[in-house]
Amino acid sequence: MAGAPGVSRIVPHPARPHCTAPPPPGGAAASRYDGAVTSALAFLKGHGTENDFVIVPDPDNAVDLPPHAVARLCDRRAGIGADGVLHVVRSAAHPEARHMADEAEWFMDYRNSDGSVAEMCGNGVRVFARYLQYAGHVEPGDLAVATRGGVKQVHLDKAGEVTVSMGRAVLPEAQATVTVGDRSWPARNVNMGNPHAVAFVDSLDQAGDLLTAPPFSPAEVYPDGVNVEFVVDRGPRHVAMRVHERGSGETRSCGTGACAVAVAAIRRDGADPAVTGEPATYTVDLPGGTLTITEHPDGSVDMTGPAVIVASGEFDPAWLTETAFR
Ligand SMILES: N[C@@H](CCC[C@H](N)C(=O)O)C(=O)O
Repeated sequence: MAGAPGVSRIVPHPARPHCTAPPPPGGAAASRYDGAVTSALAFLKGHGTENDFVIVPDPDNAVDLPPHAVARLCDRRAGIGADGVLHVVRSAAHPEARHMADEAEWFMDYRNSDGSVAEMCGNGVRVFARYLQYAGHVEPGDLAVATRGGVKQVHLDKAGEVTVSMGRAVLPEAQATVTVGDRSWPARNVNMGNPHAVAFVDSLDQAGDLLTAPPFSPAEVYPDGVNVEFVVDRGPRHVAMRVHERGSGETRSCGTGACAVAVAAIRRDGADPAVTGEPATYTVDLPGGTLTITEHPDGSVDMTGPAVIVASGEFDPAWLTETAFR
């Protein structure tokens, strides 16, 4: 953040009956989504199949989020704790999203927990859409969300499931080998807007502790790093996976990863919808829940799963200026 002054320009979330955060100095009436100004910076916490996020509502793009501040917010001991940050900005107010403003009012400025920027976050888009509904910006139904990976169409259903049209998977020719300990596997290269290496293994235990990124070679295949998925079969069109995410480590779910895994499994199983003319739907189990992935004959991929807002509150201004943004 550009020092403490940025904090005073944040539009906070509304005072909700279950929100225990103290009212901002301007009084409760100032703490509303409708654009009132407060000296406190609001946040929410949400997750999609336990891929969790700190949500920072910032419609006017008044908050600068340097990598070390993101890392501090995501720190599970010294911060709020999360796999990443969803910075919620109006597309028209963000230089990377202005060109999408006619199609999508809101831009998901996603950051990994180490502060790095990623093109796309599948679980993040679902949680982002759920937040927009929670904040009263949208009703259940269809909406568009701008991301670094382009505009994504999202459907919020009333039961809590969210479907995202993730676009087409790209399957580059270049492949890599992923290694854990003394075992190596060929990994399918699938790009869902962000890069994935999908390895089919015999047991998810073979992924090891995933405390560090599994090495892959040749390194040139993924010059910007990669998310690595380990996959086993659970039944017909049903797989389970673990993931080591670029910039976040092992997470309990990865939406783009689940899409990459489903597409790799569809190709492996000879069920490519472009060839069969039939959509292919796969169930993907992750440590944090289950996602349903459908690839259509035109190559587009849909992902459906839950998205939950867990809490809302306000950062302590002193912590923000003295610790998070120091
Ligand atoms: N958890 C996300 C993916 C987040 C980005 C990824 N770590 C990257 O750097 O590409 C998802 O649900 O897709």
